[in-house]
Amino acid sequence: MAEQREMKEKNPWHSAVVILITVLGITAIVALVTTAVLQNKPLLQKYKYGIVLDAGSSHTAVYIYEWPAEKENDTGRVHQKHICKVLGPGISSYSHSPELAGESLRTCMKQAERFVPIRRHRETPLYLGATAGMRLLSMENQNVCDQVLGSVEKVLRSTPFSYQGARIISGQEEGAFGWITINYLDDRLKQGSGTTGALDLGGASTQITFATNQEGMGESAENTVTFRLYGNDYILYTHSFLCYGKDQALKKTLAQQAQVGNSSVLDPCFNEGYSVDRNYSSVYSSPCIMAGKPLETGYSFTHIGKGDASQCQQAIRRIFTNPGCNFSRCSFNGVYQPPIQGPFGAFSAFYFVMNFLNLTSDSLEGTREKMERYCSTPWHQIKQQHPGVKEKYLAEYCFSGNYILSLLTDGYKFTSETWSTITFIKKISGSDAGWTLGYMLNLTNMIPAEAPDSPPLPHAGYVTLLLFISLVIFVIFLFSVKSLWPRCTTQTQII
Ligand SMILES: Nc1nc2c(ncn2[C@@H]2O[C@H](COP(=O)(O)OP(=O)(O)O)[C@@H](O)[C@H]2O)c(=O)[nH]1
Repeated sequence: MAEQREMKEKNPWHSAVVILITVLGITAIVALVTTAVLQNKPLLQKYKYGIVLDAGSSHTAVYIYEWPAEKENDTGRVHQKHICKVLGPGISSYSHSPELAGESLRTCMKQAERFVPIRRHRETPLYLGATAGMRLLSMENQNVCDQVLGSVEKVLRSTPFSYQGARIISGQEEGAFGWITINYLDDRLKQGSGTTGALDLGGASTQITFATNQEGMGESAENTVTFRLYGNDYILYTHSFLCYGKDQALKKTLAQQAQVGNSSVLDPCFNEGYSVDRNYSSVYSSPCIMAGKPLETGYSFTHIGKGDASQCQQAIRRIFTNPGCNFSRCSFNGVYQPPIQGPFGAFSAFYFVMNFLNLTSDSLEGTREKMERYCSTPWHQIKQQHPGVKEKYLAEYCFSGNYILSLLTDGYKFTSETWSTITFIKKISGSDAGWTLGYMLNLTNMIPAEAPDSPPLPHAGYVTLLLFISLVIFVIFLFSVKSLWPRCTTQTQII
């Protein structure tokens, strides 16, 4: 103790300076690291919004999307904030009173005004895309189709949002944007990893889309779509089968079993005990059913269920025509299709039906067995087992399940082996699978062709490196001022 006191007395400034420098050094390092950590803390997040109306054949849905204002180019950043299902049928059903098509949208658009903050209303893009129901209406009566679009346009223009147009999208767009949606939500585009094919079943059309190798795609330009996304090139095969959505396929199957004039139709695709009176005109009232359309359809018939899955599939197979294939390979109706490349995500009615029938994780054989069992269950039992389910959907599940089986195997050529590559999905990370998100991402240029620059190090790596270098500098500093360190010696010094 006496020696230490003696030492301080000998060199009083050395130790004070070293302590001061050490404290300052430590404070500087702590400040630097704290700043680096806090710098990355999100500030109060600001969001942007986009609205897309999916005007389908059976109903219209309003999707509201939200994304962080600063980072719209980041993969997977856009998500679905809200969906509003418009009450009533799809807009194509308003051909007798087109002005009501627009009116039907008002309630959901009012809801959208509440979900998007007021200060964002004017800059929020608003799109409407109509699908197969309107494609059919435009084939039937272009004038009425224009009136329906005019009516929805009038209502959408009156909203506070930035209206960008209402149009009928092509089957090719519907397929390709569905593919973009599921791969964007799965975060596969930015990674440039393998992608997932898209299978979409609507009421009036069905789409198949998947990425394929370049070879063979020259065969059919109308089935080819190319994209460059985040620096990766994609060649997609896509086809939309108009009239092969599940509602139109049901009409086709029924029409081909019905003989006008007969007072009843015994239908294997409906459960035994099911019996409903229908008018022939309800079956033939579609441009999808041209062949065999009688001049006089004013008769009614009793639609009686027979409940036989195998016979139902035979009936369904007859709606796929085989006019010959002019390509190296075809799916059905003479349409080119390269070998399927999975995995696949099957959504929309593919999901509704397979989920209801509890068939989302069965093998192909298991699916066939369950369908046999479901279809042979009497109708009164089916109704007892599912009291809360809408009767129209319930009655059609035997047909719909068999149609999906037939479409995927006889149509798209899935086999027992490739069946397991199909996942039946409704949502991915909280957003619905469907064409709308891909459509908005494309129109707002939110997926860049080239990969955006990313920082060379992730933030955690940067902070660690900073801490490490600071410590190294500090230790070097301590050694460099070694000569100033207080020296304690056991020898008594003579001054
Ligand atoms: N079972 C069932 N079917 C549904 C449900 N919602 C819609 N659908 C059916 O799914 C199909 C999808 O229709 P939609 O998207 O309007 O048709 P698109 O215009 O051809 O794309 C139609 O056959 C609808 O009747 C549901 O909740 N359950």
